[in-house]
Amino acid sequence: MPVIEFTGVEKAFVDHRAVHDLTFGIEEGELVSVVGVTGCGKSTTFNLILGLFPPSEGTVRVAGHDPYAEFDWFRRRVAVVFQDARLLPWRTALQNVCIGMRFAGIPKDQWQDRARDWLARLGLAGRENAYPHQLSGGQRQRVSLARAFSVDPEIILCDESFSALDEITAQGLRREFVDLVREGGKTGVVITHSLAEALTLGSRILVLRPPGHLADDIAVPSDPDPAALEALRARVLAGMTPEGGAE
Ligand SMILES: Nc1ncnc2c1ncn2[C@@H]1O[C@H](COP(=O)(O)OP(=O)(O)OP(=O)(O)O)[C@@H](O)[C@H]1O
Repeated sequence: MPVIEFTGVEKAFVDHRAVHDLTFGIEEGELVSVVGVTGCGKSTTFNLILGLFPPSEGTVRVAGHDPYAEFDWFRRRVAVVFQDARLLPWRTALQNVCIGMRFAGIPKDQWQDRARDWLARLGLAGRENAYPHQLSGGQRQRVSLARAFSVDPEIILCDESFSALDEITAQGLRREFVDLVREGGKTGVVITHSLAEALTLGSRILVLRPPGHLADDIAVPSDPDPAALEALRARVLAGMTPEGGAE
């Protein structure tokens, strides 16, 4: 059974349809990119996975549960990393990581050790007591990743998490993220505007087309040669544009 499953999902806001007849499944342990033009419904899809609101029609299931109706059940199971690190400026790196565990309901006596461990794994040993303004953008995003991984979620959602960083920093962090997801046996779903990121990050690309409809579902081979990569790129772009795609 897929760990994330959308069946005939519709989501309307007042008179605006953000997601339309969206059906897909993501298996446990998959690392999937979600691409599509701005406003095509990517964040709405994420918010449905997070249970922030219910679908207007259809069903959303995460690990067999309804994320909206059983919101509390999900607190520890799904973590999100956003484009900006969203750290509390008056808290240290260590405290910011601990806050995630507090909201996830992890026993307090575990916070410090787990936070130190994850900060170290993300290359921030020795910077535990730094405040966000004392860290670079890349380091702040590392804290944000440590906060997400420290609750040991089953699913990690990334919403443009690497796009505010320079390409070199983003590449390094992306690689580390992929390793951590795979080592931990987690399921990862990553919204990205970068085709290069989508083509190198995971094993599958979901292409959304407005209004929130699945235009294509593309398997990415592990080590595509340049010609295959170019063909994949063209296919993703075709899926994103209204007149093209493999629907
Ligand atoms: N709470 C809301 N109320 C009304 N309309 C909304 C709401 N949230 C999203 N929308 C609309 O739904 C559509 C899809 O928005 P969404 O944020 O999911 O797109 P997106 O693909 O994530 O866009 P971007 O790539 O620019 O972040 C847009 O037209 C947006 O204006």
